[in-house]
Amino acid sequence: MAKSDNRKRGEKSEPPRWSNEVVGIVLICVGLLCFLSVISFTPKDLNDIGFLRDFATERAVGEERHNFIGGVGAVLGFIQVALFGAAGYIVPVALIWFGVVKLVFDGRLWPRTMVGFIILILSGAAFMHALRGGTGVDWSKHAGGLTGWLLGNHIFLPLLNRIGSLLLLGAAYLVGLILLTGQPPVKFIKGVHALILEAMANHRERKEEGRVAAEKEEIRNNERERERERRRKEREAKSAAAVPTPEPQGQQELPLRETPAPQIFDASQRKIDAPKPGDKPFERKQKGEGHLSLSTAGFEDYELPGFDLLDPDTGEEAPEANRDELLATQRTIVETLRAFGIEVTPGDITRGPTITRYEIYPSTGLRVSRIAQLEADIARATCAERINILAPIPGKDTVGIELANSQKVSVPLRELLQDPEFRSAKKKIPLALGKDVYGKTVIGDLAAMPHLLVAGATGSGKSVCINSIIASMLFKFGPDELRFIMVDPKVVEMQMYNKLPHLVVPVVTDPKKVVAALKWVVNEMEKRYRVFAKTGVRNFDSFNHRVRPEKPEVAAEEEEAPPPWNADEEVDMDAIESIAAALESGELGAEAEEEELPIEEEKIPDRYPYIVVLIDELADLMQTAPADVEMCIARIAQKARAAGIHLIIATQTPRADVVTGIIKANIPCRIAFQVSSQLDSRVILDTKGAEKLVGKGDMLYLPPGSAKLERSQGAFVSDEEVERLVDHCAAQAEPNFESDIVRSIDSGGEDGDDEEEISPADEDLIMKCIEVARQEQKCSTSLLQRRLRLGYTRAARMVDILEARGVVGPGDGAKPREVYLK
Ligand SMILES: Nc1ncnc2c1ncn2[C@@H]1O[C@H](COP(=O)(O)OP(=O)(O)OP(=O)(O)O)[C@@H](O)[C@H]1O
Repeated sequence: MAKSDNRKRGEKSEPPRWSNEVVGIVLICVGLLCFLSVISFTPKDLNDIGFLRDFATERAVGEERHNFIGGVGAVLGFIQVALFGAAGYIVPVALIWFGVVKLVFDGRLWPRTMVGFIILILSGAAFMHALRGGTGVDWSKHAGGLTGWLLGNHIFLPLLNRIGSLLLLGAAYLVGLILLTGQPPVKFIKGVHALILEAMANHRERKEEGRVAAEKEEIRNNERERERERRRKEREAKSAAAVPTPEPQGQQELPLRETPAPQIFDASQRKIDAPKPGDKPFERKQKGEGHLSLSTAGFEDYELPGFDLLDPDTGEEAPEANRDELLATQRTIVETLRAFGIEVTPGDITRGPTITRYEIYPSTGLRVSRIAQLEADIARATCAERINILAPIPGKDTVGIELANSQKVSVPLRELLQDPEFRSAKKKIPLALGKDVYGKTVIGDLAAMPHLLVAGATGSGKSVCINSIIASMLFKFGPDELRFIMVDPKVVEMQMYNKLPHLVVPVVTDPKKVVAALKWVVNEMEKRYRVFAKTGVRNFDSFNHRVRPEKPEVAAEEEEAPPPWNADEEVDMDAIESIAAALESGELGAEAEEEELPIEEEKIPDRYPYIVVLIDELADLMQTAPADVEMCIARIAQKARAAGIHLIIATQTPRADVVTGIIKANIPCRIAFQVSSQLDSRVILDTKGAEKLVGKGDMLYLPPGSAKLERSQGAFVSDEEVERLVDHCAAQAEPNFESDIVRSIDSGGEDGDDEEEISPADEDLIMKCIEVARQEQKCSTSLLQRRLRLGYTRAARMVDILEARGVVGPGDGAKPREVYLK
């Protein structure tokens, strides 16, 4: 019923799938029969077929029938050849193609295909006739058959002659081919060509893989053979040692050892004895010691702190390493790697305070990166909390697998301070940083660094590290030898240091005042350089150790001189006053270029103390005044080393907008504590690794002038120890804050007038000046006068503003100023 309804509406129902398949199979089968018939057709076979005997050619007596399909094949072949000649091959090929279309594709034979087939076969037959020539029907297999004769002889040749017919029929043949296959012949040929090439390439690749696998197998076999041989010789050597046998004559053959026998080191144990009561890491230089007497005069009785201020060793030894446990973990590592087809030989095991390093020797020809790729699998097999793979360990031929210890051992600051390296005179400002995995103390030298960046996530051990660094300095230097400027926008971290006599100004907590403090440091640096130039010395050390000219009258003055730091500052009072005034008016350092600085009038101090600027939490400052802070830090970092000024910057926000490229480029020495991502690690160290640290003092230290990261456990100093230390220092001297500097910094913090005074017209001019400075890469009042046709006063003011904004450097006599903007 439904069927008849459909027909009524003229809708064609889809042929069922099975009918397509049946038709497809039948067509392919008939096509194959026709194909075999035509390819094996010979007129000789027609001798057996009565009604076609006229077309037969002679056959030798007893000659077998040729056609693959027998008599029927002979008839089928004859029909195709007689009708279409050489184009008769097209019939079976087209039938097979139609069958495939029915069976595999959508099952419909498009009119286009049928038209293509007809054009193809007719043009093919006529073409062959035109090619062979002749006026009668040529029944041979290589001609055009009856169709070719009809079309060629009666239509094409009379109309177009031979060449015209061949051209037109050839074109028609190609068109028929396109319609039949739906593919342009060139594309079709290209596709077939590409397929053949791909098949050949695959074949070659398979052959190559087979060869490489065979080579690898051979290498593995050789290695196994060598390993067996080594073990056999070791066994022999052992049994020879156990049962004494007469020594053979001549030289004895030693067992071949490719890798040294593995050893276990326990570097977590403390080896240093408790100090004697009253012992100190450093003794104060004797008072009245030659030319240093002036600056030590006020602190003659200042005593450096002793070990007593630090917690005594509780006697609690770190638990001894469990050999069996370590060996079992090593076996697990080796077996896990072996399960993944990586052959390794076990090496040394070193147990450090926080981590244990298992070394392995990779077999010859093994890419070490393959071991690194199995990090997650080794972590799973060893049930490790965190794992780090050093492939290879820098400077060694082994790969290191570092696993966190279940029981961590802290490294007390006292232990590091007792180390001879800390007391060594080679380190000018020794910093007790920690202890590496081999138990070696890590002692830095701030004078060599000369600036340090400490970064890590919150709770990773940064503050403890900063405390140990400060403590290290307090143990060596009195307030006359080293001064601190502490910047603590978080307010809580550094409050305990407010009593320290070493402070130049109270701990700066207001981010707005930090820029003024940093500018003061820049000025102090510039002032020191001018004094060095005047005294003919090159740096801080040679200045403090220079041979003083004998000046009896000065010596007489010294008798009545106030305490040394004050004396120094009194000497600098003019400069400080100018800084204070400059800070108030927002023109810090502006006078330097235009006026020849009155160095003659500036009294040269006997010696300068080191200045260490500590910034705890750079991120807060970078939020307040990023350009100013960045520029000041860059200026200090670039030039301050020789002036005895050093920077230590800490941050818990290791982002690229906090630790900027400029800051990083100027602070090559870094300490990274645990961070949350590889990205953070790259910001601090320019490489990954810090994300694999285990926290609580586990750190990576990048020493100055080295690309080799040192993993170590940071020194631990408790808040109580720091408090005792600060109390000791504070009890001997009052903090002697320089009121002028404090005032100048305070005014710098509230200062914003300079910006208010600048009108929009001025702002345009400033932009032009910046452009000139950027193009010329130098800046001076006369240059701006010339290039922008300004009067002297206006040009000088512009230079001041550019300096205040950190675009150009301070003035240096008649020389043009340096341009920081590249
Ligand atoms: N070197 C160390 N040895 C042993 N334990 C440590 C060490 N450093 C830090 N710790 C432990 O980690 C805790 C956190 O350390 P710390 O306060 O220094 O972290 P932080 O990075 O400064 O964090 P925040 O930025 O929040 O102040 C400490 O209380 C201490 O218990």
